[in-house]
Amino acid sequence: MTETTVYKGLAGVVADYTAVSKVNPETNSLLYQGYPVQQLAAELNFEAVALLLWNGDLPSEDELKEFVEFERSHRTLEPNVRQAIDLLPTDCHPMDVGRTAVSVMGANDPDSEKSDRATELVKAKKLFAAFPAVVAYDQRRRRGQDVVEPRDDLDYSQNFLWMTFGEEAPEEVVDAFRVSMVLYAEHSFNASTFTARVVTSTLADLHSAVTAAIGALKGSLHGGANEAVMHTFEEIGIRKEETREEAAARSKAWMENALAEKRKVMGFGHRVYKHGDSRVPTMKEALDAMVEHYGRGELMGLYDGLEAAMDEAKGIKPNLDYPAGPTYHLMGFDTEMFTPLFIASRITGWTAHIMEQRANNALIRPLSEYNGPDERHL
Ligand SMILES: CC(=O)SCCNC(=O)CCNC(=O)[C@H](O)C(C)(C)COP(=O)(O)OP(=O)(O)OC[C@H]1O[C@@H](n2cnc3c(N)ncnc32)[C@H](O)[C@@H]1OP(=O)(O)O
Ligand SMILES: O=C([O-])CC(=O)C(=O)O
Repeated sequence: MTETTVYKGLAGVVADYTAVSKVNPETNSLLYQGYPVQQLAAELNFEAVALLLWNGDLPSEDELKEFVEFERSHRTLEPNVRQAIDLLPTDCHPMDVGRTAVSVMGANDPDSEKSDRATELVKAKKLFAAFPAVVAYDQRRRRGQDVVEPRDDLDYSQNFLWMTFGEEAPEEVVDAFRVSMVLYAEHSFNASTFTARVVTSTLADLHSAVTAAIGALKGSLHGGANEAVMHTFEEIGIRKEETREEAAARSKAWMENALAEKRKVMGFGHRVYKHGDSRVPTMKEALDAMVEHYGRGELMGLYDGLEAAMDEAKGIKPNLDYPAGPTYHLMGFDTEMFTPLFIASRITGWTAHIMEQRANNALIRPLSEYNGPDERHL
């Protein structure tokens, strides 16, 4: 009998072609439609990056202007989306809120069952425009604060922070937020994107695919890691009065202990990158800017200590969630809101993949190797 090869976790399996992005662990690079993500993060606003991911090319000035107008006029939540959120407990996980909101938006969409590219692009743009309001609304209701309506004189990132915190964010903060959105937008066949493609492959609608992708993103081995990073910092203890060196010594000791106990420490490691995540240096720069802005050097002590101890013990490097977690913390988001921020960004990549899958579809249905009991009878 020939032995079947089982690719546990589909590790190393190439499941399809994609033109949306290229993750290259050899050169430690990430290209969105051919463009290095670092260049995009340095030069472009998130609105332009979204158009690049969807359309395959950078937008012209007119295309960008038209989309910016569309985005600014679709930022408000439909009444029954707000009502659905209001029905959910304030102590449920915010990812449950995001998942429910997208599901209601799908049910509201009169074109829900239409899947031609032009209609799906409009659905993607509407989700992109409205999802920040879900995060902002949920963050504020958890704090017992009134809703802050969007402002159409602000760009995507400025308005996101405005709706969440009710004040205009300083330029440095807006910029760090924009960079995080660009970096989180797309990463080939990660678990949530693959989930979206599996759902699309059955010919189900775009909102079903995005709702399922949100479910896949929630777990701490994937998007949930940015929240988990902050829980690690909280477990070690954030002490504002500490020096960076003192904090680093404490977190190093914590990591040595965690690894001795064979704990998995979220924010480290990656299925594809084995020598460091291509996005980390750019996100770390944004984090450094926030640390300087808020004068919170001791937080970087915790950061440095964990990173050094993990590297020394296992040679495992941080992934994007590691610098993103403390960045969102410094901006003032509650820890549980971090992964919904990832949704807001990844809606772009997911929907680009949904349209790509739709354009050249084959039902995704792998095989399994049976290892249950031999045939038996009642
Ligand atoms: C944006 C993103 O979604 S990036 C990913 C975010 N996820 C996390 O940060 C979760 C923590 N990291 C992990 O669990 C893993 O590194 C994964 C799931 C991301 C990728 O892992 P895989 O390719 O499946 O490798 P796997 O989990 O088998 O790890 C290989 C080895 O490295 C170890 N390892 C990997 N990551 C970690 C970690 N974060 N902490 C401790 N050990 C780790 C494993 O224990 C394993 O060791 P062993 O061979 O001695 O058993
Ligand atoms: O690619 C992955 O497996 C996870 C990841 O980094 C992402 O989705 O951004």
